[in-house]
Amino acid sequence: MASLPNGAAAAAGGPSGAPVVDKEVDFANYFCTYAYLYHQKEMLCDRVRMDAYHSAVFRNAHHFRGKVVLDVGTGSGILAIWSAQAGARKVYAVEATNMAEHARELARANGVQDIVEVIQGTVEDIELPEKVDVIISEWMGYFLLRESMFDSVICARDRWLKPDGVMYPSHARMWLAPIRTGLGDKKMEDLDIAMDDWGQFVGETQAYYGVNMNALTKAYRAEHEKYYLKSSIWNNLHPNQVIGKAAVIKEMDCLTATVDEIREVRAQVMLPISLDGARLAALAGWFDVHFRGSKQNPAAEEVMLNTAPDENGGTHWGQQVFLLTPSLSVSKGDNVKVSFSMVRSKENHRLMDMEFTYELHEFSGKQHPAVTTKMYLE
Ligand SMILES: C[S@@+](CC[C@H](N)C(=O)[O-])C[C@H]1O[C@@H](n2cnc3c(N)ncnc32)[C@H](O)[C@@H]1O
Repeated sequence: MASLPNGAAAAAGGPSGAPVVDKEVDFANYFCTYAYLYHQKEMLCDRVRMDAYHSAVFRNAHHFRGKVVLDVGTGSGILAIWSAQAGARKVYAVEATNMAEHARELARANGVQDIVEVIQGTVEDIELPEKVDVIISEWMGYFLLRESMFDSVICARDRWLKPDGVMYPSHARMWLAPIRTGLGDKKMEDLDIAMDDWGQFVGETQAYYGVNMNALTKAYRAEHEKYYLKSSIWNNLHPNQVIGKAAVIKEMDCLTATVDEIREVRAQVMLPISLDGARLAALAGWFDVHFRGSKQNPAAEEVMLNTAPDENGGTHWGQQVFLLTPSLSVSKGDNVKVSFSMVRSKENHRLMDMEFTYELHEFSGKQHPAVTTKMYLE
């Protein structure tokens, strides 16, 4: 899962408050990039991702041998082909975009065309002739839930998974951690440059064309503050940028999770600081997913796909950096209390609006006033 173009895809007004998604707009904004091989290749080149799914399937081949598998969003077909190679009797590989044709070709070229049946369509709309033993999918977006593709996996599970079926991955968690970073200073500089440029534009427009554009300066600044300071920043952080203990803000069992449960995520955590004389400049968010099988049908070997900061490199998901303005001077023993909420953007249900309230509790007992800031995951 990778970049997602921004754009309107949802309008308010569906049952239970859920927005009605305009399928054509959603296709134009979301699915279209997945039809390109360059985009699939980005995911296929992510070694952490690939190794995790490969190990999960082949070290747990007993889940696949002789079984029926549904691959939700097969893309190039990689997970479907692995499922077949691990011994599946039948794999339904569902893909919304024309990438389905490439997946079909790849299955044929790898000699599994009699097992892998590629079906082009959205998993919400397609029909299968039978229930399945395993659902495999790589549905995770930035900070786990961006793209809202897990909704489609839940739909597939509720329609097609046998009662004793297994989900790949089976569990997921979202993490939040206090970090130090110079990214905020860089973004501040970029904002200043943009505003200087605007100032020059205002002057020139007045001088040459006799219209004073200054009435729009506030709106221009707000637009740019949102872009530079309030939009989360993709980054592969070094672990030494994490200056305290990370906390889990959401845990999901993929076998039982519901769309209602992920439409809105709320958490309150205390983040203990472990470094003296540090500047808490941002919070970082990431996720991990686990392949544990199910209670009735456990994995022979559990596998984890982790997107936490890693000194040996990272994943294409990286971490999301949420700048804190103002930043805070912190020391070992301090605690930062964070209240977090994340809801889907009203304009596009695949993007997220967030609110952070952070409050420094010094080791000495001194408590600083809470600061609330909105952030956007776009
Ligand atoms: C992150 S990619 C993963 C591709 C491939 N499974 C892999 O692991 O390399 C997700 C894929 O799911 C497809 N997809 C997303 N939502 C879907 C839906 N509701 N029905 C069918 N395909 C979907 C996208 O077009 C995209 O190709």
